[in-house]
Amino acid sequence: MSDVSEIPIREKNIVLIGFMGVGKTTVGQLVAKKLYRDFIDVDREIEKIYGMPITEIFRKMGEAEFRRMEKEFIVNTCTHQTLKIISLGGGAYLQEEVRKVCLSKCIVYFLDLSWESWKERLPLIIDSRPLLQNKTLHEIEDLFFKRRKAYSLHNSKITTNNLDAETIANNIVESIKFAWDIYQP
Ligand SMILES: Nc1ncnc2c1ncn2[C@@H]1O[C@H](COP(=O)(O)OP(=O)(O)OP(=O)(O)O)[C@@H](O)[C@H]1O
Ligand SMILES: O=C(O)C1=C[C@@H](O)[C@@H](O)[C@H](O)C1
Ligand SMILES: [Mg+2]
Repeated sequence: MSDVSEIPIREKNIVLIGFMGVGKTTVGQLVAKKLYRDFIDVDREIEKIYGMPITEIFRKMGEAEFRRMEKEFIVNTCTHQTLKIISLGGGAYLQEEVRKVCLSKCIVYFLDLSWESWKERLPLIIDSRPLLQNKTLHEIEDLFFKRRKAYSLHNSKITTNNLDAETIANNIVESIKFAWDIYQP
C-alpha cells in the first residue's frame, strides 16, 4: 500500500471526532452514503478484530490494550487509505499520535453538542460505553469538558444541537463540497 501524504483534498479521508454519543457513527454512515464512499467505524472494526463487544474488550483486556489497538488501527487506516469516511471512538482523539495522523492526512470534523443536549443521550448509550459506567453525572460532565481541549484541534466544527442526523450529514456534505471547490476547483 502506498503512502498518501501528498493526497489531493478531494481524495482525503473525512474523519469525525467528538464525545461519546454525539453521533459520529450515525452521521458518518449517512455522510458515506451521500458521498458514495466506504464507511469505517473504528469501534466496530476493533470489535471485529477481537471478536467481542467493546465492553468485553475493556473487561477482559483492559482499557490500555483497547487504546493500543485503536491507535494502531487509526494510524494504519489514515496512512494507507483514501476516500473513506471514518468515525472514531470518542476517546481515540485524546492520543497525540491519532490527532497527528488525522490532521496531517485527513479532513477532521468535530461534532459538537451542548452538555444540556448531551445529557438526554446518556440513557441511550450507557450500557455500551464502559467509561460512562460507575461514574456520577458530575464525573461524566468533568470528562465531557476536559476532552474539549483535544477536540478543539480540528479542521471544521459542526454544531449539532437540536438537529437530526440527516440534517447534520447534509451540513457536512455541503461544507466539504464548499472546501473542495475552494481548494481544488
Ligand atoms: N442527531 C441526533 N439526534 C438524536 N439522536 C441521535 C443523533 N445522532 C445520534 N443519535 C443517537 O445517539 C446515540 C449515540 O449515537 P452514535 O452511536 O452515533 O454516537 P457516537 O458519537 O458514534 O458515540 P461513540 O463515541 O461512543 O462511538 C444513538 O442512540 C443514536 O441513535
Ligand atoms: O470515549 C471513549 O473513551 C470511548 C468511546 C467509545 O466510542 C468506545 O471507543 C469506547 O467505549 C471508549
Ligand atoms: Mg461511534
